[in-house]
Amino acid sequence: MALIGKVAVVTGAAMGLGNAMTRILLQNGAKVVLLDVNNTAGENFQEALHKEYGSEKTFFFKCDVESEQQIKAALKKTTEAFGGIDILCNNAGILNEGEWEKTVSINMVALFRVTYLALEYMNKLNGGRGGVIVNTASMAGLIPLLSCPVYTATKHGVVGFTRAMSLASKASGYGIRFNALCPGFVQTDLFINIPKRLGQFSNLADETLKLVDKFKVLTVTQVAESFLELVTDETKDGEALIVLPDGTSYMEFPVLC
Ligand SMILES: NC(=O)C1=CN([C@@H]2O[C@H](COP(=O)(O)OP(=O)(O)OC[C@H]3O[C@@H](n4cnc5c(N)ncnc54)[C@H](O)[C@@H]3O)[C@@H](O)[C@H]2O)C=CC1
Ligand SMILES: CCCCC/C=C\C=C\C(=O)C/C=C\C/C=C\CCCC(=O)O
Repeated sequence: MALIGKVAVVTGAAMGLGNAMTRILLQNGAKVVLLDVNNTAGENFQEALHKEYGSEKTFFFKCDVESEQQIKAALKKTTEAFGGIDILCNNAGILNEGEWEKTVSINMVALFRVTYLALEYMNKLNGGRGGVIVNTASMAGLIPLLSCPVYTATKHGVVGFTRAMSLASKASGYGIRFNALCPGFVQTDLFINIPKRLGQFSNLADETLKLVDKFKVLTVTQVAESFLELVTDETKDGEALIVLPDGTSYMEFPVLC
């Protein structure tokens, strides 16, 4: 799928992985709508992008993905400004085992809601153009991360939702591919600030650090390059792409029926 002229929406776009996804989409010719709850970081990033790519290619909306009203308003304005939505990147996420209900709310409930609201514009059955939805899961969506049970559960939920939506889309004719991105540890604020967010599992910080030593840490640019494959390769649908510093691979799931 060529990205020239395509319209992408990225949640959690101001920082970290979302920032790198936004950049790689722009570099490949897409227009990008940035959604983020952090107004200062979002406005600063938009200003930088306007200087680099011109003011026609991006705009930023302050949007908390937990707010149905704010998502609806952002998607409506996106469609009014750019004429439709071709690519949705559900990337906003947190890791906070102390505030575990909020972790479930942002990583899973909000991701489901943003997807359903975006389908109203993207689904070919609703007059949309079809396209692709990439959900940022994690290696923790495939293998348990011992110090983060709730985070692990949310990311397993994202992988399951993505795969089921892919099947629903194919069976119903939405014209939308669904893929999950599953990176290991990535050098972002989320990763750096973890030790104080393990809550009752803070005794397992050292065990977690051993995993970090074993798996090593990715840059956001490495992950964005793999993300681009899920967006552009039309053969990828219902996939979970594992991204680690020594390479990428597609998860092989059991086939029972
Ligand atoms: N950093 C890592 O090691 C890994 C991160 N991930 C996932 O990647 C995604 C992005 O994480 P990072 O870039 O690492 O984190 P980050 O903390 O650097 O960036 C997350 C962005 O999401 C925004 N955000 C948070 N809550 C939001 C909300 N309610 N509404 C809208 N925006 C919100 C933040 O303001 C921030 O700009 C998350 O889903 C995370 O679980 C997956 C695997 C590894
Ligand atoms: C063997 C299972 C590994 C599965 C998980 C691998 C990576 C997952 C990364 C994330 O999704 C979230 C990022 C960080 C995880 C949490 C802890 C890192 C601890 C860092 C520290 O204590 O300094």
